[in-house]
Amino acid sequence: MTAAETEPAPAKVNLFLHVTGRRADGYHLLDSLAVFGPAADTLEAAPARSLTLSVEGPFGAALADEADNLVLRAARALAGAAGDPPPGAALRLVKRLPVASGIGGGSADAAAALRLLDRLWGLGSGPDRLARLAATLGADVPVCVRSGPARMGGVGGDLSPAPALPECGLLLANPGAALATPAVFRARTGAFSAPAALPERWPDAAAMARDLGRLGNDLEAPAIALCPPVGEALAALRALPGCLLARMSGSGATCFGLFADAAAARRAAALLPSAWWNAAGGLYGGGA
Ligand SMILES: C[C@@](CO)(OP(=O)(O)O)[C@H](O)COP(=O)(O)OP(=O)(O)OC[C@H]1O[C@@H](n2ccc(N)nc2=O)[C@H](O)[C@@H]1O
Ligand SMILES: Nc1ncnc2c1ncn2[C@@H]1O[C@H](COP(=O)(O)OP(=O)(O)O)[C@@H](O)[C@H]1O
Repeated sequence: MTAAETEPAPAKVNLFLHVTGRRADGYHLLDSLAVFGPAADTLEAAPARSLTLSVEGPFGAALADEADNLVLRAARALAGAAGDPPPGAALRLVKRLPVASGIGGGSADAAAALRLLDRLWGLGSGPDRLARLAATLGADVPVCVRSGPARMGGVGGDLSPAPALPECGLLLANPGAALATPAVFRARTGAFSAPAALPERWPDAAAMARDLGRLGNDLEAPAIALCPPVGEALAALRALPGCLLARMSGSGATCFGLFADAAAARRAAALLPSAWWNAAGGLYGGGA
């Protein structure tokens, strides 16, 4: 039997997120800079006749009642286009990213399933076809298929190059609260933001933090209103030595601190309340 193949599903972090409009179908238009790291789920796949999924890991139990795991939705979407009878796989997800937490864990898992099964089944779909399939699974899935720094436009799936990123460190902190993305978008009020102007490159993390500091996450205020611990996580991150910028990612509740390098982020992580989930390190798939 062929050995199981493994694929990482790294966390997505929105370094800024502007809500620039709203479509007639209720989806919001976004301008965001997404990066990946410093924590990941892992997906494993071995050849099998049918599609099965087992979920383990520290946040596996949070998905026990999930009727339709995004991994299986992604696998079915890819298998449907792969021929008759559709190919199978025995999938195993190690869930390390908190669920419904603004770092796109489910989207990252779906994207990892597309990459992994495309390989396992020898489909050779190519990036454009995978991106089209990804967009049918969720607004965040296309950027997660790439799992590298990217500017997100449209409802999330219009991807363009990110500025060249300097060495930097990220510390993610989640105060233990799940936030449903639709509720946070619904709670947003006020005018829409303009798209951001970004340079072609940032020479260092301090320059990046200065520019990002002039931007924001338009979902932060509504998330704090729905879930006050988000405000506590931001205050705690801001107070850490070496923290250049603290902001919420996506629709929350996970917040991130930006640091000069991975070591500074790891040192700061030790000072956070031990009851919170945290992860520290460098960027995945990008940055000097
Ligand atoms: C907010 C973001 C920013 O990266 O991140 P997360 O908080 O999920 O990590 C994403 O846009 C989330 O993407 P994703 O979680 O894939 O969203 P979907 O499943 O497509 O949509 C869930 C719901 O969120 C709202 N939604 C999502 C995306 C968007 N551009 N406008 C929206 O209004 C809609 O209410 C939609 O029904
Ligand atoms: N593999 C998965 N991991 C996480 N959530 C999943 C998964 N499959 C389905 N879901 C559903 O998707 C919802 C959003 O999850 P997630 O992607 O973690 O949120 P966010 O994008 O806010 O970080 C969850 O509440 C859960 O019901």
